[in-house]
Amino acid sequence: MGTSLNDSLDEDIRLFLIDEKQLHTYDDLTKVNPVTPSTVLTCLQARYDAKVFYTHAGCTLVALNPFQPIPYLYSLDVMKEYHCTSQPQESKPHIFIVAEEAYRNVKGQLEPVNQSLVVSGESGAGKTWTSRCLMKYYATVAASSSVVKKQNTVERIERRVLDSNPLMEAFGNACTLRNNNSSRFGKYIQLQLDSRQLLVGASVQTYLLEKTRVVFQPTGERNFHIFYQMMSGATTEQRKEWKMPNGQCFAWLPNSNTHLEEDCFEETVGAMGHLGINTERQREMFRILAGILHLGNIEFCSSSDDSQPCDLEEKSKEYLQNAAEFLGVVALELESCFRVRTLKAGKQSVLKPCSLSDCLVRRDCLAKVIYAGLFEWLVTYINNSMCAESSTWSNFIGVLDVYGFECFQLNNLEQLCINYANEKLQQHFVSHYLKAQQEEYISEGLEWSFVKYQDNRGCLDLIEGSPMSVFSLLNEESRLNRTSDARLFRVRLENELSKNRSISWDRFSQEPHFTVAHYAGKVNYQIEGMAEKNKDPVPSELINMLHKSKNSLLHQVFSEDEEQPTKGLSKVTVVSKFKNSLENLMKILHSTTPHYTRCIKPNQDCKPLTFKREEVILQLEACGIVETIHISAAGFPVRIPFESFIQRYRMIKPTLTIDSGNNNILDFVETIITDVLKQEDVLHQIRGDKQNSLVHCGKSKVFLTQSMLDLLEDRRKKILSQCAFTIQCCWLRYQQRKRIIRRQSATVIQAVVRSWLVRKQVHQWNRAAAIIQKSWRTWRDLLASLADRELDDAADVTPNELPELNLVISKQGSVHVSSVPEPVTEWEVQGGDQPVQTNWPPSELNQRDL
Ligand SMILES: Nc1ncnc2c1ncn2[C@@H]1O[C@H](COP(=O)(O)OP(=O)(O)OP(=O)(O)O)[C@@H](O)[C@H]1O
Repeated sequence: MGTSLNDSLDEDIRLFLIDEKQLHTYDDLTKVNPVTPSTVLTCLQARYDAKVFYTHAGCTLVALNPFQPIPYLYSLDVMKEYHCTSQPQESKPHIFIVAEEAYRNVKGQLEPVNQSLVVSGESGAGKTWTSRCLMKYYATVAASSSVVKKQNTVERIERRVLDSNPLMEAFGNACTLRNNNSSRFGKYIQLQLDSRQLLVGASVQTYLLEKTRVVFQPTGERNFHIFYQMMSGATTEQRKEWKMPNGQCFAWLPNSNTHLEEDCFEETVGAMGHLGINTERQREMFRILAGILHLGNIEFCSSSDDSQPCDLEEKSKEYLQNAAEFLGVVALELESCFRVRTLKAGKQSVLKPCSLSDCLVRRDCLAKVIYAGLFEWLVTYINNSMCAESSTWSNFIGVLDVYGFECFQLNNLEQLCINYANEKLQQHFVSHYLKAQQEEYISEGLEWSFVKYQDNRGCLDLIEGSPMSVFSLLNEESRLNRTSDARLFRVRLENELSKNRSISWDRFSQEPHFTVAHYAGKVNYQIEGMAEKNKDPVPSELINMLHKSKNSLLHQVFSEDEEQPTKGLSKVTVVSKFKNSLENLMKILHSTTPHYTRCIKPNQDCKPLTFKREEVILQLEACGIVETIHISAAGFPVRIPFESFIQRYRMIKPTLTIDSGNNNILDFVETIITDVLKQEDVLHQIRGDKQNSLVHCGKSKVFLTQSMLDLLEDRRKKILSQCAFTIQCCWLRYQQRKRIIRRQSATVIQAVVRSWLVRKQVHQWNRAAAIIQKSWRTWRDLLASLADRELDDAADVTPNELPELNLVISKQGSVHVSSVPEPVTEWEVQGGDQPVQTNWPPSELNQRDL
């Protein structure tokens, strides 16, 4: 996502720029700060979690699909509220704001008066839902002011406009893996308003019906709803008439046991009635559809002899009869159309048997051409029924519901056309968005232009440009009177288009293909079958047979075709036809005021209220929201209110004084910016006016480029780290001083304690010595007295009879002398210290000295 915006912003600056807790309150994605895919995504997620499904993105409305009914969001009262508010832009984002703004623009008659509401998004994102909401809004609002006299007409028209939806959905929608009610065509509906802005009519233009679905349904998907409606909703008589007994299997009706709410036959028949399709016409329509289903059950078996046509399988004969009956053609002719081809050689015709696969291709081709013809007839009918006379309406509001960007594993002509349409719309969108951005800058007094912004012109040149482009080469290839060779065509594409940087090839790939770098991502297109699809050939035998159909509707459908130059038509390729219709559409869009709504599918499983970031971001890219972010990034993506700017960056010039005057603030901002540029040594590179390319002071905000924000933040970080360094130094010094003082104090305390201990010790020793001396003297005196007594009494006393003295010195230094057997415990000293006990005289002393 090559963006210059810094997605990995520091936590700190992110917190400064965005208040994540308040993200769900941001009504406009362009107001998140800075505008990066990641912040935009976080904002959308926060809103979705808070059950807020609409958000502005500048001039675009982003609609998140809730995948569950939210009735209060679309009630009549809500419509009224948005219609009656004096400032719709100030109400909460809603699809009704878009509708109301467009309506007011028509009322205001400001050029361009006509409006286009472009609804886009991937399959299942909610485009059809949104288009229906818009139509309901106008059907209500445009009628609400209608005068009583006209009420009937207006009501009738509204009813028809609304009824056209279920009818077209029955024939043009199908259940796919991505959406149970997927539109298999694009449409542009014009709601016609008279001079009083009342809805007086409507017309619809359709694009690229996926007619292949009639004969081929991808695994797990279904055919168009109308077939299933017939199967499940028809009366017994109808089923009998269509030869559809209960339990009947049709090869082209897979998954017919799955019943959807879309299988509402009655509603479809009711809508036909309201639109004026009478019962006879309805009967013919259903017979044609039944005929198609019976065609699908026709099978052939290959012939052993190549010169002979393939045979019908036995069980298919009945289906062929039925199909012929319903389509109003002769069964034999139908069979021969499938099995034999007529080759024209000058005025002569040669019959050639078809191979088995050719028979099936012809069968499928007939079904497709009939269904496409019937759909086209239906659209024309609806138009005739709804369209007002050109003199009665003066303005219109168009609703465009187109396929979103597609990128599958295998992509072919259909995806190329769809993605080409999306490129065209993107180009239109970008030019419109740039204009809106430019206007916003101007309103803030910012003189800056997006001239340097690169749009998707290169990619469009590649696809549709002249003289050489994918389309022109494809048309050339399709017109050749031979089957296209995919490998040769790839070489031709490479030779002619390799200068364009939007195309590339994987030379190691087995399958011939080319890769286009679309604005929404790269897509690989397989070349095999592309030229054939572009030709879309219909064997002339089939058309001739249909011209003669007894089914008057089918006859009408193909005779209308006859009125056009059929020969020329067959030469008009799919891409040429599509390009033409798209160019017409673009002309209309360019002449109107566009309003964009981007529908987003928050998860692929259609689960209610589940937001998958990785899936949403891909869609934001595909629908151009990321592109708008890139455009913003090409301008001034960071917008900071003056007060916040001052608060955050004041430290760069702390000596500056600010008062509330605006000029003073501007001077302040300028001084800071110049200082930063000077300090960062970039001022010499950015002189004079160029400084304005980095920053601009609006009326209330400072507009910055990402690089200027980075410079400011770098400077701020440097200042902060300088401050941190100073603080660290002071702290270290303080710590060191404290340590020294502590050490000195400890030394003093230690000295005092030590001297006290020594003094205490000496004192104890002195006391002990005195006691010992005293005891010694007592003992000596005792001995002396004993000796005297011995001498006196001449008694026979042995030294062993001398009394034994017990000497105890406690750890505290107290000494006690006693004669044994006096108990020692008496001498234990308080505090629990064990007294040191010894006998006196010591044994050695006893032996040596006594
Ligand atoms: N605003 C909404 N509120 C409730 N449900 C919605 C809303 N928008 C869409 N849905 C649901 O999502 C489903 C798919 O929407 P929708 O058919 O409009 O998609 P889509 O974009 O038209 O798809 P596709 O391109 O396949 O036609 C709807 O059937 C509906 O159930």
